[in-house]
Amino acid sequence: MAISHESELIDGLTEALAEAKRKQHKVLFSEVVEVDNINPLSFYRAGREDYLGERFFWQDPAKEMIIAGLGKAEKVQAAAHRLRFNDVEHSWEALTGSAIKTGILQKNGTGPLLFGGFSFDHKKNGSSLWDQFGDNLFYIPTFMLSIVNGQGYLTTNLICSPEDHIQLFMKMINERDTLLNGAVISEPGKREIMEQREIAPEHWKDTVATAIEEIKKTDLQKLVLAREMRLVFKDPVYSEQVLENLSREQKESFIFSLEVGSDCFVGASPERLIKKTGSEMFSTCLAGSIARGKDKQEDDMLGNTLLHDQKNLIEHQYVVSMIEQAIKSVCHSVDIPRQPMLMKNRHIQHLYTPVKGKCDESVSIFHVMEKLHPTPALGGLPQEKAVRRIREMEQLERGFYAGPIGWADSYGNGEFAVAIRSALLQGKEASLFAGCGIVEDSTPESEYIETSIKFKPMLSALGGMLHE
Ligand SMILES: C=C(O[C@@H]1C=C(C(=O)O)C=C[C@H]1O)C(=O)O
Ligand SMILES: [Mg+2]
Repeated sequence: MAISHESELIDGLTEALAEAKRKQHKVLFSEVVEVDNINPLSFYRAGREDYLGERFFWQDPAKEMIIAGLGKAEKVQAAAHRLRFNDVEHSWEALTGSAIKTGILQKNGTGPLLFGGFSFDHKKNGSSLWDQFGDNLFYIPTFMLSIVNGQGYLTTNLICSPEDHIQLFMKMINERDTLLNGAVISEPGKREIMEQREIAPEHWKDTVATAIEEIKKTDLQKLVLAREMRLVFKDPVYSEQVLENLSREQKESFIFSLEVGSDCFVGASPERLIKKTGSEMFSTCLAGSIARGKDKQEDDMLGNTLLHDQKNLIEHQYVVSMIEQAIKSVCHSVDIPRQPMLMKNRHIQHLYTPVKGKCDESVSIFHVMEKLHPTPALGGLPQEKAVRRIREMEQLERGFYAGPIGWADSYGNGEFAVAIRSALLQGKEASLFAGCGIVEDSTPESEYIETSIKFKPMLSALGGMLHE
């Protein structure tokens, strides 16, 4: 299946090459065509042989946007400092400002697109677990399949340098056709777990007790503390298999993966940080948790308990106040319900307040992210103090866990989730992360149980043991 309109493609590429030569600078070329009947996970899987270590996947809960990216036309990475959101945005603007685009234009989530994430804390250093990721990392994929409200689009992105020649790119276009014609990829065998281990649970409970004392005695109001679980498998884990399981089991969540070399960060987060479509903006306040019931009656009872539980309502309200303030500072109108509702996921239920706003189209999603991250759902309150105390007290290396992960297109649209319910896959090993909001009325034991529930989505997708 040769899908490209050859002449349009060649014209566009020729223009991009000429522009690169004229400017003596690289120029991004991007072509978008409509495609039908390509399953995004099959596309992702088909890229295993040739693009392993440079793939990503994204799916929102409503499946309005599913994106699978293969290969790396370009990488964007900012230095680890306070201005990292701004720096990524500027690199992105420099690339898209001079980009040459052909085919279908102006379609949300197609054409030049940046996918990646930011670590939780740019000041935390010395992380060996996450060294392949750095502080932040974004790809502009070479080949990308976007399913936008059910319609498929294939984007091809290429960076043209002044010294490049058109032949170089025609070879890649042939590779794309091979990929679309269905590279045959072997199915991985059944996963066997050799070891499942919680990291220092007793020490973590002691840290929670210390945090509770500090909250009682100082101006610290909320602190989110996370812990880690490690799995060891008989054979290396394939991210496509994990994505398939997550996609089947966590229908209410954002499913994502980001491969970097031999590592892959993967997860199913129920929490949107920010979505921007034109002048519409959306965010989510999610904090306060309880288990699902065995049957409808118990489930309703637990949900009702959560809706009226003072400890959880306070934990939630901190998040609402902060997000409301941040969104109001960039929007001219904001809509936030006064009472939280329930969000029910397969293994857990949460207090949930959706946030909607209207903003100028020109508002940058990176700017809003900088205002929001980290919300008190993942950091605490007051924000700066909480992040510092997490840096000092937590044993694990959060890396990209609890940071923003998602995409931004060249038209100013994008969506980022908070990368929770996630795991870092490293060959035959996986590190899982789960945290919870500590407030004055927390107890170490109940927070321990809450984090145990939060491991379940990833444990289930990885074939681990779900302790009841
Ligand atoms: C920190 C996590 O989840 C966050 C903490 C919650 C809580 O403490 O109630 C609920 C949702 C998330 O905002 C996690 O899943 O790791
Ligand atoms: Mg909680």
